[in-house]
Amino acid sequence: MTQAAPLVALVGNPNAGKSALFNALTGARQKVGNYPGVTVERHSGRIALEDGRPVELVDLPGAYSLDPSSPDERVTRDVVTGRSSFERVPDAMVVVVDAANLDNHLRFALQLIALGRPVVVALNMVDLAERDGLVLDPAVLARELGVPVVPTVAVRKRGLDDLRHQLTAALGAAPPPAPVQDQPDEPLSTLQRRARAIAKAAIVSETPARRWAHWLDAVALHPVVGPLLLVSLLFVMFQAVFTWATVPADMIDAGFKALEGWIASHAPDGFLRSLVTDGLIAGVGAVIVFLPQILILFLFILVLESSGYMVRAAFLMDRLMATVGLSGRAFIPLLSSFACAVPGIMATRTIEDEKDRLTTILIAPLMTCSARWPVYTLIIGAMIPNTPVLPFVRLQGLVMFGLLIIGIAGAYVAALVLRRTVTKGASSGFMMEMPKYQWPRIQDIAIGLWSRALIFLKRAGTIIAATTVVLWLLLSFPKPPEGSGISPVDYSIAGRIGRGIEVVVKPIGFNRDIALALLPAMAAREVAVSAIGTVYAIDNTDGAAGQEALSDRLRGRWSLPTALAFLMWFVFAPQCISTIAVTRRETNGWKWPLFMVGYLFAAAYIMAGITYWLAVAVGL
Ligand SMILES: Nc1nc2c(ncn2[C@@H]2O[C@H](COP(=O)(O)OP(=O)(O)OP(=O)(O)O)[C@@H](O)[C@H]2O)c(=O)[nH]1
Ligand SMILES: [Mg+2]
Repeated sequence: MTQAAPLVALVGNPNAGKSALFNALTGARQKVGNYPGVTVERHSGRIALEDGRPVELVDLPGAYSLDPSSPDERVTRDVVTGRSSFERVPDAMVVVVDAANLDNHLRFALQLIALGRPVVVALNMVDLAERDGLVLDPAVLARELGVPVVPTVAVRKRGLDDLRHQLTAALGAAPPPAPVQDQPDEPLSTLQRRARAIAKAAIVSETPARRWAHWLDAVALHPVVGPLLLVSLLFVMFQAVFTWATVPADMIDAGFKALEGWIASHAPDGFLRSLVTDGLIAGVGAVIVFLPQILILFLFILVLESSGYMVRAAFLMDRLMATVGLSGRAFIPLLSSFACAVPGIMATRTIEDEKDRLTTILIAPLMTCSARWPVYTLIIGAMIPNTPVLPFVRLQGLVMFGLLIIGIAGAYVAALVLRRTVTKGASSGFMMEMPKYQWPRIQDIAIGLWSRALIFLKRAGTIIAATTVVLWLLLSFPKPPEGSGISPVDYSIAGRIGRGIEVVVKPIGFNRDIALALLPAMAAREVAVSAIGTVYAIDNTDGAAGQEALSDRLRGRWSLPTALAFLMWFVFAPQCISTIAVTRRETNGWKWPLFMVGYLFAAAYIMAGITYWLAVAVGL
């Protein structure tokens, strides 16, 4: 019987550098196959030990632990625990860890060492660790782990001879391969604690910057402090949006008023003047006033993103998302949906599991996108008094924050229900690598803000301007007969359509103005604001009120329960043609976009109704 060459497996977390090490060791002598039954590639190759003996090296898929959450991880688990019917039990393992990310990678390494097979640890990427200001002592690591540790730089082929030397020694002492016993499971938290302690003990020197990063992570990722910090950051963001934006917003508003006044005094009264002042300027102006607020919102998002905090926030949310059967991968698309659901839905392509992905797409419109801001701000600014509630906390900001939370809670409930019904399936876990903390670069932030401003202004200049003009036409014609005393809006085509819609939305407390605004708002949510602006500009029968701000007119006409119901409607209603279109494209058909529109409208109707009746009942 010919003795087969010993089998050595390269194991470790994803991105530890296993494949780089495999390539460095085997060169061109590799074979690529497939593990049977799964689409996981099997890379193997021959290498020679120090004494010339050949061994077969196999590059296993990266895994985070011995609890598999994907077919890749299952292959790795089965091979190293001797459960694979296809692969022999490895005679030895080279456990590859990333030196710059040691505490995370040691967790899996500890599990692998506990299996009791001969192990050599490749402390890889020491070049990157040193660049980051971290020097580790391999000897201390070896003592703590109880196995040889070899520093390597796979991409520069450094440490390979040493690795071969240790492997030869490990294989020489190897007992004959035996099926590996299942270990009593050590809880993840204990493993994590041990990994962290060992990683800490191995540090020779660390720059203050790295120590800072570690300290920051200890706070930002703390199970109690972390979520509190996240909520506080979001809260400050909302308060800032309200307080900082008032001055520039007032200036923009004054600019449009001046323009309107100038046209009114220079152009002859008539069709064209009304189109420009009541239609275009009233409508588009009502939306552009929100540019400062949207830019402040994006300023916060960009800073949090480029500082490296966002992925930490995603990590915190991961646990929460797992409770509704979503993977942590869903967090980034959902987070982008706070700016706009369209890029958010496109970003779901990184989610491999189809059911996970579909659920994420279906709940993405519930994240408070920037198009809702003008609507929220207008209604809140007009109807909610800005009384201080706590030091630094005012009622308006609090209500805004509440709406955002309701959207998230709605998405949470929706995901919970969807995952148990239409998108039923097993959920897959996910872990993320933390990027470095860094100071955001001013240029990057400036460019980011500039491009958002352009997108917003372009929307205002195209979709919003067009729907506003169409609405103006529908609102202006036909004209009521002279001296009939009928309001021109009621007499117009739009007024008649509005009455039809009003029948449907009256039970949830909506008035005629809202009914009129809902139809054009299907194109884009913020059109609701310009639509209301246009309605009031045309309906302005007593000329004296012409210069009155939109918010003052709202205060006169809307009851508080109606305003609250309207806000609630906007949390849920799927009023955005672009989102529906991108959902159709990403799900290859009309089934899911129609489902999404249906369930969101139903939710909007029910939630707005409940809000209205509750508000009336408590006497608001
Ligand atoms: N600077 C540096 N880069 C490295 C080193 N080792 C690997 N890399 C790089 O790190 C990245 C990930 O390496 P891979 O070899 O693909 O990692 P892997 O462990 O095979 O990852 P999975 O197959 O996803 O589990 C690649 O871009 C490598 O070029 C190293 O020692 N130093
Ligand atoms: Mg690889």
